Amino acid sequence: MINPVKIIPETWGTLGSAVLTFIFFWDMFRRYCPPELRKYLEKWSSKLSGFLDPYIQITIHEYLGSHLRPHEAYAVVEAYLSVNSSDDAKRLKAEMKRDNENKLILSMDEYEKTTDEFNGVQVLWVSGKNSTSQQSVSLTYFPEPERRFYRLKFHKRYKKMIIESYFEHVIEKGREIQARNRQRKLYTNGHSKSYWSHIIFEHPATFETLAMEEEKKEEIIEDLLSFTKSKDYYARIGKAWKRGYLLFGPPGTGKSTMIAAMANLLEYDVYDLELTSVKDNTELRRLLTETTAKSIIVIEDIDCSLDLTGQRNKKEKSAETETEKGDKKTSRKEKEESGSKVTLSGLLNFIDGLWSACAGERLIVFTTNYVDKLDPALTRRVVLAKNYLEVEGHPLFESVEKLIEEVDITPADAAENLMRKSAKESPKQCLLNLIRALEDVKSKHIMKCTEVKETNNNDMADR
Ligand SMILES: Nc1ncnc2c1ncn2[C@@H]1O[C@H](COP(=O)(O)OP(=O)(O)OP(=O)(O)O)[C@@H](O)[C@H]1O
Ligand SMILES: [Mg+2]
Repeated sequence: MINPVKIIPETWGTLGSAVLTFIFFWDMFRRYCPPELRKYLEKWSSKLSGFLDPYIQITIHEYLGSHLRPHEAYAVVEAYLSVNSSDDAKRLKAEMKRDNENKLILSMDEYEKTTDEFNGVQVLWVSGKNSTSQQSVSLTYFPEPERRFYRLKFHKRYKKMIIESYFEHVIEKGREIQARNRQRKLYTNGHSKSYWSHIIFEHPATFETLAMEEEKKEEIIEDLLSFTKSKDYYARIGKAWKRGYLLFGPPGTGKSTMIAAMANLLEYDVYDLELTSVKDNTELRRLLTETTAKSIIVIEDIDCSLDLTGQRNKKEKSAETETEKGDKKTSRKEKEESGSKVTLSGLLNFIDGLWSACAGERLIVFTTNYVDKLDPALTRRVVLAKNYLEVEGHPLFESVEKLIEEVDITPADAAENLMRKSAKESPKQCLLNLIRALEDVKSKHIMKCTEVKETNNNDMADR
């Protein structure tokens, strides 16, 4: 049996002086040894400490670099831990976020720690702050803010999993929590403004309070929810993550109320795009690119805002001829953009092209009182093909028209299938996509009819 070593007072003294001597010589060595040797030794000492301490630490700072640029990752982690740490950590702090003045958000206080579990692996989160250096001489009277940080500690065995999967999970959940905590906004470009201004969006409408056919309501809710969950699906098929709706009906039938209910259901911001305030195509492009992800872009009364009859092109053409006569130097681009308003095909092309470049999900909702007025542009699907694909006549139009007679497909769904996934995709390919979608709807409809028939037959037989 090994006898435990007794540390008697004399041993303490010897040990103490040995440690001091070691520190002294180590310090001397660090100061005066050649840099190459020092680098070499430091490399080995860090390898040794890595061997002795199998834990990895990753720090997420509140600010990036020496600039006081807030680090987005810090805010995301803070949001994630505000939900995932509250049961564990004892000291929490409550803050009122600027974009949500009605709610206190809880997060871990400084120097608090909490554990989290992911795929059966435990990790430790620690919060801390770097106090500002006392010695630093400031030429201004503005004290440097304290730099807070979160530090994640985990066993090196899980490094790959943590970096590849856990961070993704933290960011996704953190963003969801941020979205829930933030107050939603209603943006508008009305009153001839060339920029978005916003107010807090607080509309009481929900799908529960909306009076409409229960079945239709369920269908819309399901469609919206499945849209929000289909990020991977849209990425896989190479389409921008977006969805279009056309709401039509007489005044006061709840179109605007439904948009509010949609925004409340999905917790999205709303951009009320007033097309009559948009000066030209360039401004439209800018306004659309400024919209954020998780938003609904609303274009109300589309029949009043746009010339949907196709006359616009003719008008533009004659204007162009006039201009050409007057001033041959005017470039084509200038002429194109000199149009004071936008055409439907221009708008749809913008949306298609721009959204492919904009990350995140967006819904676009058009409303109108007179669906008949939209006939040439939105409800006759082949015209949609003209708008989207810039083709006038195509051998496939006949098949499309025949299928459309047989099945019930919304213009928005037709448009969705007609949109080019990339500039390389040919009109033929897009039309084939639409035909495939129509055939899908048709076979589903046939299956449903057969099921109903069978149920009826069974009922009859029972009787
Ligand atoms: N289906 C509905 N369910 C619940 N409330 C409704 C419905 N339709 C209308 N309302 C109520 O009627 C009012 C007007 O509705 P809303 O503004 O949504 O109509 P709208 O279709 O957008 O009309 P407009 O074409 O004039 O813009 C709202 O206050 C709303 O609460
Ligand atoms: Mg309305």
